[in-house]
Amino acid sequence: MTPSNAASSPDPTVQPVPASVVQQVDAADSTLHNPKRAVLSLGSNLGNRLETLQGAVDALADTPGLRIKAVSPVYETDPWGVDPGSQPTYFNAVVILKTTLPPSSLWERAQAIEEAFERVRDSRWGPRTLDVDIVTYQGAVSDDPALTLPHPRAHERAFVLVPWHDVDPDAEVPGHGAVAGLLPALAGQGVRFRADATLALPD
Ligand SMILES: Nc1ncnc2c1ncn2[C@@H]1O[C@H](COP(=O)(O)OP(=O)(O)OP(=O)(O)O)[C@@H](O)[C@H]1O
Ligand SMILES: Nc1nc2c(c(=O)[nH]1)N=C(CO)CN2
Repeated sequence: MTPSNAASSPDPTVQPVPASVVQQVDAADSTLHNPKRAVLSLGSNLGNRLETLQGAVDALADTPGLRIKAVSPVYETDPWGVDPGSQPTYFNAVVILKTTLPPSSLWERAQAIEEAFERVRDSRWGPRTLDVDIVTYQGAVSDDPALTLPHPRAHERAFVLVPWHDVDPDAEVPGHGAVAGLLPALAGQGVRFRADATLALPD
């Protein structure tokens, strides 16, 4: 409650807040109330693939400034971009989230989660315990090689688009159009629904 004599005898312990600080606080506050929607792709083809994907979902759910809105079904998928049969099949899924993290921080968090699962980088598209890619971040388009948005190959990958379409049938890949429209061209890629492998969204 404001004392009635506040104007005549201001509280001497209250210091004026510089305008620049007020601006920064207002900006941070509006970000907090304006979370961005991002889509992540999870993949694993070494070790216990389902446990690893669940671990990644749990780690994401534990991230401050991030809320998971949907977790897709799990698909068993043929390795994309390498010789058929040259590495184990993947488990893939997609997570839709809302976050107040900027893209760079979301990417750092994704890297940290990969590292927690002892991801090794041997060769391009080589087998891995865990891969976490940022597929889209709120319609952002960027050609920064460190974080290209949308992910530069997402629109060619059934292992991304099939689970994504399950949890968001109206999804679009910025610059490439509706996921539903991209899917027919990718029909032969070897993506099999695994009814026995489901990911839980932590409370
Ligand atoms: N949208 C993105 N999501 C994740 N990493 C990205 C993205 N755009 C660019 N990168 C960069 O790609 C580099 C290689 O990433 P990574 O090792 O996960 O590739 P990959 O999974 O083998 O292949 P791909 O990029 O085709 O999925 C990373 O160091 C990262 O900086
Ligand atoms: N099926 C499948 N193939 C891939 C995958 C993946 O997650 N699933 N990830 C790759 C590099 O990101 C390369 N190839």
